[in-house]
Amino acid sequence: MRITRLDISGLRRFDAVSLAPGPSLNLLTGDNGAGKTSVLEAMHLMAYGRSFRGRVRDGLIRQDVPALEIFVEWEEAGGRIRKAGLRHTGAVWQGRLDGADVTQLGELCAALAVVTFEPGSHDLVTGGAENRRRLLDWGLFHVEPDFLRVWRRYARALKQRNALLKAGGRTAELDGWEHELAESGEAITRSRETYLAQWQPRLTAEAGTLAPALGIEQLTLQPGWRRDELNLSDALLLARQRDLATGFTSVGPHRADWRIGFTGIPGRDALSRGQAKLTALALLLSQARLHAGLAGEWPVIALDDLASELDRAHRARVVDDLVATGAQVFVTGTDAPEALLAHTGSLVHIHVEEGRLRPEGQAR
Ligand SMILES: Nc1ncnc2c1ncn2[C@@H]1O[C@H](COP(=O)(O)OP(=O)(O)OP(=O)(O)O)[C@@H](O)[C@H]1O
Repeated sequence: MRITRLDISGLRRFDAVSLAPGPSLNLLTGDNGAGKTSVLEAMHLMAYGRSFRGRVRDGLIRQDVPALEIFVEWEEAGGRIRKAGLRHTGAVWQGRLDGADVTQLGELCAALAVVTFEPGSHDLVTGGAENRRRLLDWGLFHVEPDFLRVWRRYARALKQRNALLKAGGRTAELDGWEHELAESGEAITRSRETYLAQWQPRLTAEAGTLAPALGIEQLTLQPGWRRDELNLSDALLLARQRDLATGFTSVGPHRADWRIGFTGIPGRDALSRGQAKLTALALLLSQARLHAGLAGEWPVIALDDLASELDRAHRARVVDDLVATGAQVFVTGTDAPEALLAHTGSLVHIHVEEGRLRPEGQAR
C-alpha cells in the first residue's frame, strides 16, 4: 500500500500540514526538533491507535489546541483508494474509514499497515513481553480475518474472570468464563504458533544479511501456560485457587511471549545495543516481507532517524533492498543519508522546518 496524502493538525508542533508522498522513497530532513519524527508518529497513530512514543494523552496533542486530527489517503495494490480520518482529544476519539464512522479504533488499525523502525525498537528484543506480543498479534490482525474477533472474545472473558476473582468468584460463573477463555485462548495460540513458523525462515534470511554473526535461527512461542503438559482449560482450573488469592488470571495467552534463538552468542543478554537494533530491524523487515506474502502487498515502511541507528553499510543494504521490493518507504534524518541519494530517481525529499513541510528545492 502507498500513502498518497497525509494531513496532520494539532500534533506536537504541527498546526496544519499536508504531505503528498512519493510512491517509493520519501526522505524527511530537518534540524533537531523540527518535527520529522512527528510525521511518522501521525502515520503510526493511524495504523496502531497509539504513537511509538507513548499514548495520545501523553503530550502528543499540540499545547494550544483541544485535539489532534490526522487524515490519510492511500492506495492498495489493486488500485482501491482508501481514506481514514482520526480526531483525538487524548480522552475521546472519533474515526472515519472510507466515509463511514468507525466504532472501534481497531478498524482503522486493520485497514492501514505501517511498519515502524525507530530508536526505541531494540526494546522488541531486549524489553518485556508486551511489545513482542503486540508485534506478533499485529501480523495476525492484518492477515487472519477472524483473529480480531477471537482476540476480543478472549479479552472480554479475561476481564470477566478477573472481576469474578476479585469478587471472590462463584464456581459456576468461573466455569463459564474459563470455558470461553480456553476455547478462544487455544485458538489464539494456534494462530500465533502458525504465524511464528511462517515468520522464522524469513527472519533467518533477513538476519543472515543484516547480522550474520548472531546466528538467528529460531522463533519459539511461550504460550502463557505449560501447554506441553496440559490444555488451557486444565491450566485455568489448576490455577484457580492461586488466582482467587491474587485476583488476576495467571495463565493464558495474555501472558505469552516468544523467544529468538541465537547460535552465535549465548543469548539476548549478550547483544550489544547495536546488535539489538539490528535484530529488531531484521524482525520488522522480515515481518513486513511475511505480511507482503500473506496480504499480497507491502506495508508502508517508516524508518526514523536511520543514520543514527545504523552504520553506513547497513543503511545502504536496507535502503537498496527496500527500494527493490517496491515498498513505499519514509526515512527521517538531520541530513540526507548517502544511501538514499543513490536513488535520486525514486526519491521525494521533504524539508521539515519549525513545524512546516516543504519539498526540497522549493523556495521558502
Ligand atoms: N504537545 C506539544 N505541543 C507543541 N509542541 C510540541 C509538543 N510535543 C512536542 N513538541 C515539539 O515538537 C517537536 C517534535 O519534534 P520531533 O520529535 O518530531 O522532531 P524531530 O525533527 O524528529 O527531531 P530530532 O531530530 O531531534 O529527533 C519538538 O520541537 C517539540 O519540542
